[in-house]
Amino acid sequence: MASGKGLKTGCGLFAQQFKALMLKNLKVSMRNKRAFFLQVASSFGFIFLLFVVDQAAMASRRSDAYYRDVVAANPKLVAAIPACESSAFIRPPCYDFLWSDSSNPDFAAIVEKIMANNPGRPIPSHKVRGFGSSSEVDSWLLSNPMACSGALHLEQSSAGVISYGLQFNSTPSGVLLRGKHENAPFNFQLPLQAAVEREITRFLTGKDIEWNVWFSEYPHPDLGRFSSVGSFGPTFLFASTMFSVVILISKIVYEKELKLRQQAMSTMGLFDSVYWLTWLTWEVMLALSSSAFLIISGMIFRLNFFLNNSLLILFLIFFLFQFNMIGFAFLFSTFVTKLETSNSMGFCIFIFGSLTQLVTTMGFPYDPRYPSYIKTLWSFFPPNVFAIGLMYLGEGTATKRDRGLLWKDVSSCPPFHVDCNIVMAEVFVWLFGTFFIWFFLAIYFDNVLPDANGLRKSLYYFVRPSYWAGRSRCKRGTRASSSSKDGTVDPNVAVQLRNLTKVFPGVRSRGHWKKSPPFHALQGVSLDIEKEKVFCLLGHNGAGKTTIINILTGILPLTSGDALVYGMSVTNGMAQIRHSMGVCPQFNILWDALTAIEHLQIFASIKGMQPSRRKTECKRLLLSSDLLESSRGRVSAYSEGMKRRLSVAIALIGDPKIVFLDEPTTGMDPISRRKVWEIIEKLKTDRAIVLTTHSMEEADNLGDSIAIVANGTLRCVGSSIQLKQQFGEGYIVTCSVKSTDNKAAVKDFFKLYMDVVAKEETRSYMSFILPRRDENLLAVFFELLQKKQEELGILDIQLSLSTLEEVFLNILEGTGQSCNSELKD
Ligand SMILES: Nc1ncnc2c1ncn2[C@@H]1O[C@H](COP(=O)(O)OP(=O)(O)OP(=O)(O)O)[C@@H](O)[C@H]1O
Repeated sequence: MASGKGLKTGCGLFAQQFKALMLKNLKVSMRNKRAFFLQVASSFGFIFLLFVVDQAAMASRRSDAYYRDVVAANPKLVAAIPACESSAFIRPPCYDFLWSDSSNPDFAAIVEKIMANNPGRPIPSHKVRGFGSSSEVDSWLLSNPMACSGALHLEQSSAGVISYGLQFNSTPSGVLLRGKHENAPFNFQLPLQAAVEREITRFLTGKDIEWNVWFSEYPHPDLGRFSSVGSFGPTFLFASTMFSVVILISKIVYEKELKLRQQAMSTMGLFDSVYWLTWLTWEVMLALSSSAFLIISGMIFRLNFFLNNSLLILFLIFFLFQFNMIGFAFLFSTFVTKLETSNSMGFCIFIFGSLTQLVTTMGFPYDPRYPSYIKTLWSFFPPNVFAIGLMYLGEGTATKRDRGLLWKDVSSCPPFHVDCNIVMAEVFVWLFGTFFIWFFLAIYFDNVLPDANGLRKSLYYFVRPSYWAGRSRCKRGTRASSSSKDGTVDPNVAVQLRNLTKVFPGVRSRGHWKKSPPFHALQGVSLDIEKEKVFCLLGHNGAGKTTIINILTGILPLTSGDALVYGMSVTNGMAQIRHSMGVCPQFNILWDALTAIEHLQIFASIKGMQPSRRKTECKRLLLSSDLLESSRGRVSAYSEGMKRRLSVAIALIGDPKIVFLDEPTTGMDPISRRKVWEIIEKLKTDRAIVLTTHSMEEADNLGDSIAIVANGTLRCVGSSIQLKQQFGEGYIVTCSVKSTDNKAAVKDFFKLYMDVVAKEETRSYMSFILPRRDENLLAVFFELLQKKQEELGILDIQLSLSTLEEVFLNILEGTGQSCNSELKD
């Protein structure tokens, strides 16, 4: 086959395709700025939120000594017993304190004094409640939780000896509520204790003794441990990464849904490996920049997390997590076929991941209490190891004094988790290692799940020697034993179909468990397509035309029989065939964001065209398809006709020896259609063109040979004239008459000599169909008609064959006999 002249192959082609797809990604991203910005810079927004959380937490704790540096002792006089309403934790109606034993009059007197002498605020009697015994107090507290700050229990073991006991609500201690941190021992216990001691002493001594108690906190630094990034970072930064994941899944699914990958790029010869490698490289570049951006943002907001931890550790954890999620996105994209599903899938991953992260930060299962197999299983989900990594880094910078995690710490437990069972280095290994699991699973599922054409490989495709052998044979471009139906190679034949059969397996429709029976889309089609001719496939909807083209272009595998293109079988020579093939698919498969010239350049690169030829080739194609002027406009702004012309131009890249045009003029206005017809007419020199169409006019005008296909079988092949002669009803004679008065005489004449009646008539025209069986009478009849023309009042006589449409309908309706062999002149 004289094909692929000057086209790159092997590593050169690999590199060229890679470059073209990277440029495509760059251009599509640049024109979709919002998504691109979200992907790279969303982290800035999330860091800002973390900064706000950090500031809010600091503001609410500023009043508490625990979260402050206490530098020197600052003695304070023990204050009055507080009113219960002043406590953030005690609900009204409340008691300032309870007491027992109320039956003892001495104790009642002591309590009365405590209430009356409370400094600055005598306690009213309804705010204190007495009980008979301490057990009664306990049962009241049990049934009235948070209704009192504490209780006082007085006992007299012997005369002159009064003991007391205190109970207080320890709940508020160390708890932050409504921005308040209450310290029950200082706020409640000490004032009550000082008051009871004072009043017991006064009671026993009978003297009005002055009683002052001082206390002071010992000096300590800010002991509050809080890192907004360590606490909320896993969720926030996971959400930011999920933007990239959803955008990536959408981008892959977009190309899948529009069949840009399988039907457009693969038929041009795109290597699957280039496809995946390009996405990977592009996304890794985005992950690198977004990780750097994230760290810089954290430093701008002066978060300790970013200032004190090792930069290398920070960069690795953010980058490796995003890297891992790229593999995860690849894997999920293989299960999604519709663009709208990718968003909901991303949302589900986020919700699920946030919950498992929450559980992780609560200590499960990275604690020696849990068996190691649970830890292993848990670590397969990337957000979990990311959460534990961030938690370590957060705890390493929880206070101003913490020095953060240094690189030398990566292999040891962090200071606050001395009994940890995962170290930072393992977090990195998990994030890096599991990427490859997702990546290879993505490639596996990409092969075994049905693609846009319902095509899939066997579950064990990779262990079959034929898979590897087929690949290597393809690379060498083995020529299949090619011969025509009688076993000889015809040099004028471009395509040979031999008993071609395609069976689509049965499918389970929604709500039904039972599969539909297998569908025989092609049932033993045999035909030859000659070079330098336009071969038209005509057929009703669902006849099997696109299936024939899809088999010839390698999109679908055949079930049995064979299809040869220039002697190469599509079953094992597709790689070679692709170099000399151009395809215009039934639907426009284009990127909305790219221009016509960019499409041509990308596809020319994928096909392997040398850069030196690319510019002139693209210009030539734009000129011939009348798109030169609009070549720099985005395809989204093109009319349907312009898109169709661009699809035809793409099919013609690289001067292919065979061009498949699947309904190329669908949606075009008559002027554009004529233009495409001219292109096709000029094209056929030195190549074969296979065209499918529903337009009889198009088939009549362009088709050197027309094949009529119905229900997966070939009904007839021949030129337009041959088909009309054999399957048309006969000859159509149209007569225009001077006046309506002449019509009756003309009708009588046709009835008398040919025994036909008018099939159609208007005021001045009449048409008659003269059947083919009377072909031998035609010469004599026309001689007679011309002689009587004046007498019958006929102005003009026109003779034509039946229309192709009539032929087509006759064949489909079974009124015409079907021919299984090609018609001969
Ligand atoms: N992947 C598939 N799985 C199952 N059936 C399929 C698949 N692709 C095509 N078919 C069926 O095969 C038959 C032939 O389809 P094909 O697309 O080749 O028809 P066509 O002649 O090109 O029709 P049209 O003119 O409408 O494009 C149809 O009945 C179609 O439903």
